[in-house]
Amino acid sequence: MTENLQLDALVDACRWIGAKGWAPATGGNMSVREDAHRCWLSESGKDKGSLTGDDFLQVDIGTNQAPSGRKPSAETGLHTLIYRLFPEAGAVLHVHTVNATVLSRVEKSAELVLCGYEMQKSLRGQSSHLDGVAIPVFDNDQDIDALARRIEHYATERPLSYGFLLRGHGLTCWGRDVAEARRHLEGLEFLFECELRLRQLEKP
Ligand SMILES: CSC[C@@H](O)[C@@H](O)C(=O)COP(=O)(O)O
Ligand SMILES: [Zn+2]
Repeated sequence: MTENLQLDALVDACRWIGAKGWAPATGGNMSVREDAHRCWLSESGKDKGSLTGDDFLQVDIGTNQAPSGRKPSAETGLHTLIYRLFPEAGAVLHVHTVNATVLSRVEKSAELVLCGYEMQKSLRGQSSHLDGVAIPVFDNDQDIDALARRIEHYATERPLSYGFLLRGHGLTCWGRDVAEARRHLEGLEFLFECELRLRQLEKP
């Protein structure tokens, strides 16, 4: 494997995600972009909290194929979609946090709107708690190609920034590099926990 500092940063991020309990069992998957045509994606079925560089497979962004013949993530098609839609995206993190899993079921509409939180400013380009940040919530699907098509369609009609929720499943988020993807993950996770607690307290 060629030297890839972002892959080293991604391995660190996976350990951090594992320590947080955000990728229980074999849940979650993570990737970094290599260039316009290739990315490095976690191998399917592994414990994502204890990955090494050897557990990442080179994947063609256009075809989802891994030249190694090993099996990349079951959700490869969502990572490659993000790299195709957003040329500036350099890293993608998918986690199964309790807050993302529960809140995505509590929120019945197609978007979760976060508003009133200072921590919205952890998201690139956000400068005020007074703005609304819409995070789409897509119904989960075992057919990843069909799910990717729904997400792609959404992106033609609405701005898609930072990440999306998969209902009852988890969060997929991204950034220009691993550091930014980590910040978006930590920020969104904090905001989801606040929103969930607020909804519980405000329940009539
Ligand atoms: C308990 S793992 C559930 C999987 O189907 C999936 O959602 C996931 O996040 C991990 O799949 P993987 O193929 O290991 O990348
Ligand atoms: Zn998943």
